[in-house]
Amino acid sequence: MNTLLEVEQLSKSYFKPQGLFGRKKIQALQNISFSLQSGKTLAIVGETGSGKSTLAKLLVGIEKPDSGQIRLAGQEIQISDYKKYNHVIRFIFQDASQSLNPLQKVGQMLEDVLRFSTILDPAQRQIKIRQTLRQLGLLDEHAEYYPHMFSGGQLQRVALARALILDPKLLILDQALSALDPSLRAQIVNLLLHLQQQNGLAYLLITNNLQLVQHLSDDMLVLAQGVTTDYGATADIFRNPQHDYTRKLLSSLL
Ligand SMILES: Nc1ncnc2c1ncn2[C@@H]1O[C@H](COP(=O)(O)OP(=O)(O)OP(=O)(O)O)[C@@H](O)[C@H]1O
Repeated sequence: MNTLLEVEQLSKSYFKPQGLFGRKKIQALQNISFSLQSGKTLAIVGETGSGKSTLAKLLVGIEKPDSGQIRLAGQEIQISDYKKYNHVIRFIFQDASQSLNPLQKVGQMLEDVLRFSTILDPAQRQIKIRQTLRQLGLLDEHAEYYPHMFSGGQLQRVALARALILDPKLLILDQALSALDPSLRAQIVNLLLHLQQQNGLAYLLITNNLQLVQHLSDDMLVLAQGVTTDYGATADIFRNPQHDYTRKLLSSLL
């Protein structure tokens, strides 16, 4: 099994204005370490403000860590060079419909991703767009649709298409399934599992939906105020959480 992602001692703080001239340091993440193998799923769980989204932002290069290392397939990531590794790590945030340009047809949106990040010619790009739409259970003609013409579940598939069209190795799902109703969520979960089996995709699943965590993840990492309280096999942590915080979190979310 290949180690795809290794995160070592990652820390990030923010400063919030306080009073007239003061500022307060917020340690959003402190010395976080974990690894993720190809074809596996790691869930990141923690109550609101625990640092989950900060971690996702560091991994995709939206924010820079204060210290620590992120290695992809053994190579340290240079955060400044996002384009170089956006083939490998892609992400989907909470509300798919918000992240799509309402004035752009889906085909054009996918075309832009390919033009920006690949050397495919226009004909090859069209083939890749059709292939990706079909892989996600969408139709060729959906390339001509605007976002408002899709249902919620289809929109999530479109967001997945945009994330997967570059054939990444790792997909970060930041609360990406929480806006869906349970039956749509089940459909997307099955699709994610299918894609993982087919392509060996790894997922970093940021969620507080413990059913999803149990169903999808091999390992889990629990965050409390930026610090890891538990990290290991999901089944082991559910059975025997090491920290009180994890125990309380699990019982409050179940
Ligand atoms: N840009 C920022 N400036 C200042 N503080 C920030 C910023 N982004 C996050 N924080 C703070 O860092 C801490 C971690 O925030 P983060 O959004 O990572 O938590 P979270 O676990 O994702 O929360 P939620 O589940 O509510 O999305 C919080 O205290 C938050 O207020």
